[in-house]
Amino acid sequence: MTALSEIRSKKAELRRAALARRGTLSAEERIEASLDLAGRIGGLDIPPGTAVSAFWPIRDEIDPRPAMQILADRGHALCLPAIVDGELVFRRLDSETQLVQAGFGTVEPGPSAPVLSPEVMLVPLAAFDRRGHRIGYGKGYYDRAIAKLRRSGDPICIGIAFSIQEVEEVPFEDHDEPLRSIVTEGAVIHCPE
Ligand SMILES: Nc1nc2c(c(=O)[nH]1)N(C=O)[C@@H](CNc1ccc(C(=O)N[C@@H](CCC(=O)O)C(=O)O)cc1)CN2
Ligand SMILES: Nc1ncnc2c1ncn2[C@@H]1O[C@H](COP(=O)(O)OP(=O)(O)OP(=O)(O)O)[C@@H](O)[C@H]1O
Repeated sequence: MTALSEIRSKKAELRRAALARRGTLSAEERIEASLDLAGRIGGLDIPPGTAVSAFWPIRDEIDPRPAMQILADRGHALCLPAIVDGELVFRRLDSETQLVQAGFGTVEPGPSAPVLSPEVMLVPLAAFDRRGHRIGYGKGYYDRAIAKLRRSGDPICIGIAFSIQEVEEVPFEDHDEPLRSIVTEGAVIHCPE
């Protein structure tokens, strides 16, 4: 096996195992955790007035919506990812936004929603480690979107997940975009720069 294919298969195995652990949580545990997560996100020092990207949960992901409500109540503009020509763009989410079905069971704001550049990103993930390295669903959408936003700014990337998704070490590749912090139902983890 080459070094690269070894990293790939290690990531695939960590992804599979973390998603399987996530799948053992009951609906009640997921709701409780999502409310605790919201409390922790509400306690972060998010710069006032910044646009924040979040995500609309699929499968058994942690539900960021209680946290999103807190941020919206504080005046943050919210946006959600939409896939356009194989890339993520972030479209505004407010009470008027029409959500449309997208691939992979996701929904996204339709094309009439304005595009925003998030300054703070709540990033979904399958597995994470304490250094801020993450594994997503393996398509590289977030890594590419974060890399693009970094060319014109310095987005604050906050991974959000259940604590059960933590692993000892995520193998790191050059294209992986590290997180500044990770928030779970149980902790705020500050990652080394
Ligand atoms: N809630 C949520 N929304 C999100 C993400 C996420 O992780 N969570 N994304 C994070 O990136 C983006 C969507 N990511 C995707 C990741 C993989 C595939 C994918 O594997 N598609 C397969 C079909 C798989 C299936 O339907 O089971 C394919 O294209 O062949 C599609 C979208 C944007 N929205
Ligand atoms: N900045 C980038 N430019 C070009 N290709 C990239 C970039 N980032 C990731 N990729 C490609 O995306 C693919 C998936 O990468 P990886 O396995 O790290 O995804 P992931 O972290 O699970 O996904 P995501 O970032 O969507 O959550 C890889 O083949 C990688 O080469």
